[in-house]
Amino acid sequence: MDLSPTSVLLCPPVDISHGSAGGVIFDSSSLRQQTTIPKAFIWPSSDRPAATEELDAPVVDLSGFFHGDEESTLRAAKLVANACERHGFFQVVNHGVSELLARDALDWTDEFFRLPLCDKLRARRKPGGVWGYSAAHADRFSSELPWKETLSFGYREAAGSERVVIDYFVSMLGEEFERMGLAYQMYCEAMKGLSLAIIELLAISLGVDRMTYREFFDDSRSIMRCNYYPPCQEPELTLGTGPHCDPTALTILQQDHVGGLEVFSGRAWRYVRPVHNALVVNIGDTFMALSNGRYKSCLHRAVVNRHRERRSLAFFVCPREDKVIRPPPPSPEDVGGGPRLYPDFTWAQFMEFTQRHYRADMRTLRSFTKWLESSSSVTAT
Ligand SMILES: C=C1C[C@]23C[C@H]1CC[C@H]2[C@]1(C)CCC[C@@](C)(C(=O)O)[C@H]1[C@@H]3C(=O)O
Ligand SMILES: O=C(O)CCC(=O)C(=O)O
Ligand SMILES: [Fe+2]
Repeated sequence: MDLSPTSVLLCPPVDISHGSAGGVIFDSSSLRQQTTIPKAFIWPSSDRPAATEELDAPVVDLSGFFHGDEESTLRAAKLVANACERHGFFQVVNHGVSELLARDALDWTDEFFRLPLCDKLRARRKPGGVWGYSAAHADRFSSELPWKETLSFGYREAAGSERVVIDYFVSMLGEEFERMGLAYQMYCEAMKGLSLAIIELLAISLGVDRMTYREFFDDSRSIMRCNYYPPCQEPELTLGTGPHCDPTALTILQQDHVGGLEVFSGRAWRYVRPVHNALVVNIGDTFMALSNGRYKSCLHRAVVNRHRERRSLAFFVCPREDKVIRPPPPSPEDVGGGPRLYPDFTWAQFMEFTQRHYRADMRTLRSFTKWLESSSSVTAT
């Protein structure tokens, strides 16, 4: 698994003075040598870790659904409906993603984040884009920095994109990273297949035709994000990922055994215990809009700890950029019920909002709605 020594170039000295957070660049190997954490990483006391209760969320067995067992499918759909109406979060087992493929993807995450900072910076996220390497988003934000490093890249199935992930790694980091790219290419292909199955189950749980959303997402675009959370000398003062709802439609997250994911439900933060071979699934803002608010976009965050690094792989499912997000034509049960809660929008508009105008948090969709209305009123005058 380890990259050949020649692949890890001897790095020229890295100029780390260009962070927007007053020159702080999150070089975890040096920051963790300090006894205290930089001020930019300290979050308001109201946001600091305090979860003492475990989240009550179902672990849904998908084997019956995959085998076409109607009774088992309806049982799974009921569990999903109840969870998504409450907090938008559940886990799945017997999901069909090979354990070896999943573990491989996590192991390659270690290989990437262990690279010297200068190698990782060769894949540095470009301003306004979401792809690339980011160290605590210190180039985007100047306070409440998350204690994490991330690597994000795109996945799509369109013709001619069979190597889209492999080509990204090779173009960003060099030929010696082809194997890493292949591991993630295969992982994304498996995640895409699982996402369509889960979307079909969501339709069944909403009482609409099972192909309704599946067709909408058949040509979906996805964002793959590798999260690396180093150990932190003051974990009680910071967060690995701040409180937020994913603006995307659906997230399938693989987490390692360390724990740190928390969901806000029943007026409290609740920790999510890692379940062996399970994958976390959470509803995002875009699917909440598609269900006209019936399914909740999951409010969640990640905390860090003093002694162990933590990794998670988030596969964010998004509609093709130009598709209009609006609830499907009313079914007998009328998916979300009541008046439209959100205006029509495209993922391209929402994505641009989160990357250029607004730091995604727990109010992103509401803020986006206001931004859309204000920008359309400006163009209308
Ligand atoms: C569309 C996206 C923006 C973020 C990555 C995807 C889905 C989740 C979003 C994010 C993780 C929510 C918390 C804040 C954020 C800035 C982060 O911590 O990474 C968000 C991502 C982003 O804007 O890069
Ligand atoms: O690492 C985790 O458990 C959560 C990460 C997350 O919510 C995200 O990347 O959107
Ligand atoms: Fe998230």
